[in-house]
Amino acid sequence: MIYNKVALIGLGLIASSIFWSAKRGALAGQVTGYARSAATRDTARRIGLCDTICDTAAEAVADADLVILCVPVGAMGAVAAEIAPHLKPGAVISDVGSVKKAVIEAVQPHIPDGVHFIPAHPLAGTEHSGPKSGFAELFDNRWCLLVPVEGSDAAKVAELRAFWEGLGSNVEEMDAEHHDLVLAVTSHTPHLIAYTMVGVADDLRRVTDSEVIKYSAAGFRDFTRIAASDPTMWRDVFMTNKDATLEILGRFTEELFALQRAIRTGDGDLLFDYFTRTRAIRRGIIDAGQDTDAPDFGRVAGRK
Ligand SMILES: NC(=O)c1ccc[n+]([C@@H]2O[C@H](COP(=O)([O-])OP(=O)(O)OC[C@H]3O[C@@H](n4cnc5c(N)ncnc54)[C@H](O)[C@@H]3O)[C@@H](O)[C@H]2O)c1
Ligand SMILES: O=C(O)C(=O)C[C@]1(C(=O)O)C=C[C@@H](O)C=C1
Repeated sequence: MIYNKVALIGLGLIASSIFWSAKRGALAGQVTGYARSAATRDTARRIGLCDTICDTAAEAVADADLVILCVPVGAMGAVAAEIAPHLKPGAVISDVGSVKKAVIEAVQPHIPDGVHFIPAHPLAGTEHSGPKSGFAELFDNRWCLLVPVEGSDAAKVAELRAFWEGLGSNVEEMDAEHHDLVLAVTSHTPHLIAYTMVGVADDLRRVTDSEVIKYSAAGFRDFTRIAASDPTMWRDVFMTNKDATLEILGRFTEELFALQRAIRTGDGDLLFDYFTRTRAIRRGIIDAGQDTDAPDFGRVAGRK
């Protein structure tokens, strides 16, 4: 056991997966949970999610050694303000938000003296959401990035690392700005591209009489899975990781125009070389023994 009491605020995919995985690894003596809506709390109680589901966030975090904020990025600040007066001295407060700089800016001002704020981000998820969508294996062999803030207590960071390792993750530390750039490349922009492609297909459906959906091939189906992800979560990601996603989208658009030009001018060699390079990247990821969507930190960092 790593923590006596863990409190999960926001009971969706990530919180429910943390609970089932923490149970599996016997990482916490007790896990409490709180969700804003009574319907979610009722569902959680019915399916046995958490040892205790509380009707207020204050009750859930009372005496907790670790509090994890599992709400959409845009809600982190308000939730932190609500629970701050009820945190016990020495407790760790963490989060699982997909963006780090904005979450730190929103949460840190509310952290009382003597409480340790250690942001985190598990690089694992699905297109499903809500309390019934979680499962114990979600974090197995996936990265979890810890983003300690200035002056973070090393012993508390080590404890949180052990917790995520207990959940099955491989843990790395990273600073917030770099995190947001890396994730803009590996997760945020790809989601925006998937949303766009499915939107284009939906527009086309009207002129192709449903054939786009009926005959959708594997590539498009992969896009539709990603584009089925939670609208609130992804709206908040783009509203809060603006600079990095706009930077990567700019590069994406440049490359897209180059490929478009190659198609128009019949430059098959350019297309062949490009696709050969991208195939090697995919193979590199597989050979490294990581899951297919694990980011390549070095490449992004070194890119001019
Ligand atoms: N889904 C993924 O693939 C994934 C992966 C890694 C990290 N994350 C991050 O984890 C967090 C939770 O994502 P999820 O997939 O578990 O979402 P989810 O939609 O499954 O669950 C979110 C929970 O937060 C609650 N909530 C929403 N708005 C709230 C508010 N204003 N105040 C209080 N509670 C509120 C919802 O009722 C729900 O219980 C997000 O910050 C997201 O960026 C998601
Ligand atoms: O596999 C998926 O469905 C996901 O989108 C998971 C995914 C990702 O892009 O890899 C999405 C958002 C996160 O913050 C972390 C992981």
